[in-house]
Amino acid sequence: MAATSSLEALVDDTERLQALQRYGILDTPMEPAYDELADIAGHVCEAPVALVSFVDRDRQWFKSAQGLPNRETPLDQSVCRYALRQPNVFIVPDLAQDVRFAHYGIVTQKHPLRFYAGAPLITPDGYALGTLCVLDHRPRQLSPRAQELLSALARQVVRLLELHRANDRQGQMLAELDAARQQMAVLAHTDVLTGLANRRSFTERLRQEQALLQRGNEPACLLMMDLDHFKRINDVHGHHVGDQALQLFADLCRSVFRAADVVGRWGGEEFLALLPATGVEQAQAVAQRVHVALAQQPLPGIEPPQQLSVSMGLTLFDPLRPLDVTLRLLDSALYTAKREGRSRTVVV
Ligand SMILES: Nc1nc2c(ncn2[C@@H]2O[C@H](COP(=O)(O)OP(=O)(O)OP(=O)(O)O)[C@@H](O)[C@H]2O)c(=O)[nH]1
Repeated sequence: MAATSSLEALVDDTERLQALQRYGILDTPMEPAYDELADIAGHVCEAPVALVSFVDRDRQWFKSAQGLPNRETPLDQSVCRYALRQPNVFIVPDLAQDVRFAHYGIVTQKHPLRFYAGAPLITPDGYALGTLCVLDHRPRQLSPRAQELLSALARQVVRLLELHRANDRQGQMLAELDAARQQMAVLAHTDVLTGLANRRSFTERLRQEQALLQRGNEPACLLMMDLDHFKRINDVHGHHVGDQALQLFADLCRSVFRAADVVGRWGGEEFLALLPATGVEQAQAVAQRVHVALAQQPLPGIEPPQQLSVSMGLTLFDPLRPLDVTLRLLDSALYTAKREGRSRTVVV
């Protein structure tokens, strides 16, 4: 698993390539931090060409290329791939004299490169990803001290890679955390079964509307809605059918009410709707639309077909009246609607 031990092994170095992919460095733009390290390597080794090179599946790609115009070369033109085989600096004093490299483009070109020294970039888990290497136009050697420094700079390149990866991970984690926080905020305000506003967020909205009405907003209406004989649905068809009926009613509300209206599940089979900028007559018309829509919508999967019905209490939202008094008033109107035969709206 660790650094490749033979050149042949490079032919199938899946794990090393996977490690390289994990750093997400290939084909990224040039960055000053890498350029600076390559530049220092060139100076320390007194070489005109210095590269931060990664050995990919079929090419070597340069994160930094000082003194060389290209950003990549084919793998069969790579000296660096040989440098991956050893922990120390790989040195070729004269490329032209080495049968492995004498035919390479960089050696046969007009202004040839002759000398190579490359320190492998070895990750903490032992994968050699590429090299920090220097090249020169004349055959030569590299002093032991310069070799040490080239290796030290290669370790700095790996630390930079690690740092960038940690930053990316942190960014990813922050994004995930943010998404989770948003989801939590939605959940905190939503009734899980119906997707409507829950009691807490509906109460917040009521208080907001109360404040707006006190500042002179157009009158608003409140509707309290309670499904009729709901216990019977649960008892006869099962709790899951009862749940489906609640969802059906919520869907119906979403299509009947306007976007500016807010419908909330107050608890059990009881719902509240706030209709901003709506007079009593308009609100009665909306309530009527709910009655009609329910009558036209049989509960799915029930034989014989059966419709839901709902009883409602309706009132103009008086901002000067305490909220609990308004709710008690609505409750009593609803009770009257139930007593008078259900499936109707009573205005107070
Ligand atoms: N399936 C299901 N049932 C619920 C849920 N919340 C409350 N209920 C049931 O709703 C029923 C309400 O019954 P009641 O308060 O007697 O009212 P009702 O049968 O609708 O009778 P009326 O309101 O007088 O027409 C109870 O059986 C509750 O268990 C829920 O989330 N899912």
